[in-house]
Amino acid sequence: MQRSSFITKIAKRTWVRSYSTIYALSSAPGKAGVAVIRVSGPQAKKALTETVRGTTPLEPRQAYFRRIRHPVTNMLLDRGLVFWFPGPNSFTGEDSVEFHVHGGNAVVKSVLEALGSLDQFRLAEQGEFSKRAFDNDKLDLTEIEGLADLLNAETEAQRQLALRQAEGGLRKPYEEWRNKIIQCMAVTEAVIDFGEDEHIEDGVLDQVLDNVIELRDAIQYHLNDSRVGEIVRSGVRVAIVGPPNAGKSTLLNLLAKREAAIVSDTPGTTRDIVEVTLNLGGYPVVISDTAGLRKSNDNIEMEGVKRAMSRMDLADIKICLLPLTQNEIDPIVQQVLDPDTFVILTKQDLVTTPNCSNNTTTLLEKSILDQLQKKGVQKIWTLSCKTGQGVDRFLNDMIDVLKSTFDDALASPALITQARHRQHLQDCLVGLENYLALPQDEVVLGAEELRYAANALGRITGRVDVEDVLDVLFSQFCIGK
Ligand SMILES: Nc1nc2c(ncn2[C@@H]2O[C@H](COP(=O)(O)OP(=O)(O)OP(=O)(O)O)[C@@H](O)[C@H]2O)c(=O)[nH]1
Ligand SMILES: [K+]
Ligand SMILES: [Mg+2]
Repeated sequence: MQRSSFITKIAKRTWVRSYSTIYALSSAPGKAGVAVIRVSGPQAKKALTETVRGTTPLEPRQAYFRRIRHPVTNMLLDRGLVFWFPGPNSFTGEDSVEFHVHGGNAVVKSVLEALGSLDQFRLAEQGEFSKRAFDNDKLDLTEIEGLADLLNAETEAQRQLALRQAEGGLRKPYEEWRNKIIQCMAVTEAVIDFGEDEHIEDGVLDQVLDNVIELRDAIQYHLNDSRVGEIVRSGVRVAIVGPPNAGKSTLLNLLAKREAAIVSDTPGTTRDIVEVTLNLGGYPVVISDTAGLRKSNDNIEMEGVKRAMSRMDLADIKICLLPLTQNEIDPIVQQVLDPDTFVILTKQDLVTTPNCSNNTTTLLEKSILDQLQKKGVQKIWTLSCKTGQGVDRFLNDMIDVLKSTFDDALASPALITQARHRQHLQDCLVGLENYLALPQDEVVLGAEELRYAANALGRITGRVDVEDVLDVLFSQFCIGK
């Protein structure tokens, strides 16, 4: 790389932001006890000095109870709390102001209109506060994704996962790894530029090699996570399958506590997938009811069976329902049985007398159990959707399964939560592997591979500027001397 190009690049980094000042209602629209209106930008302070007369409350991060007036007409709009957050110690990193006013539509409207009357003030676009926080290095992309997930979190596990990410759970390791790669690049580029120079010690490239191996192992370990974060973020996918009339739709409705799917005594009732989202012990679970599995001459029914099969392939957990009233398992249903399948033997009410003890195994049940054993099935429950017997026990066991599968993994501070993270990490690994496959004296190609790896990580956090390598170069090798 030409040294003169360093200077051009540095010159390009001059601060060229002339942002307008933005404002918006930050709490949910509609009637509420309190509404929060946020202001951010270079003129933010004016939002206070122009609307709150007399003693202007400018002590940072303190709440002041004040009359809020229209800057032009001086009309009283509301009384509420006002806050001053001077940059860079604010959410966006810019000067910011908050108004906590009464949450009525007309009150909010009047304050927004008042702010709009100020010079260079405009209504914020969607996500613009977060965008500014990103531009000002307050948040990286993973933290912004974490914040968005936190707003969307429906269950306890999702909340914990999102909060950890919003607090930098992914940013920290990814930035650390990227910095390490940039260090390696800096050394490699120095060897390219000043290879003959006596100041470059022997063995620096061996050190790079060790670092790259260490990084590759760490990223491989991080990727080897059974997709726990992604599964919890988007919901554990459970597919209910089984022969027609097993009671699959009945079970789905029982779990959903509503008539989500059509139930009838006609085999082949369900054709399309019916999906219901539940909260099981803090975990989001997306349960799919599917068409009964059998061979049929009806094209529409066969399409349903095809859909059932592909939904089952996508599922994290597959539950096969078998009615205790049939002792033969159809070959097409046998195909789906494996050691990971959860099996529910249902319609228990039809094969045992109500006052009979739970432990009574009918001949029919015994014959089914023998067939399941041959398939290596380990998890079996018996229940009745009609009487509800055995349903709570099944649900509690499911929660235990979820907890034992996910609780430990969820305690990890850094979990991949989106396919996008995984893709870029895999790209990063490709760069590192390629580097390791090169002969050590191929420094130019080596530096290219490292740059590829660093950029892949940078795309996760949103930091892709290659100038970082120049910063390290300058600080380590005193080029400007
Ligand atoms: N006695 C009894 N009847 C049940 C039970 N579960 C379901 N049924 C009945 O069995 C019949 C079939 O139930 P569905 O839920 O439609 O069965 P399905 O597996 O969804 O059937 P397809 O969609 O046709 O594959 C209905 O008449 C239900 O009322 C149960 O536990 N006990
Ligand atoms: K049915
Ligand atoms: Mg059905």
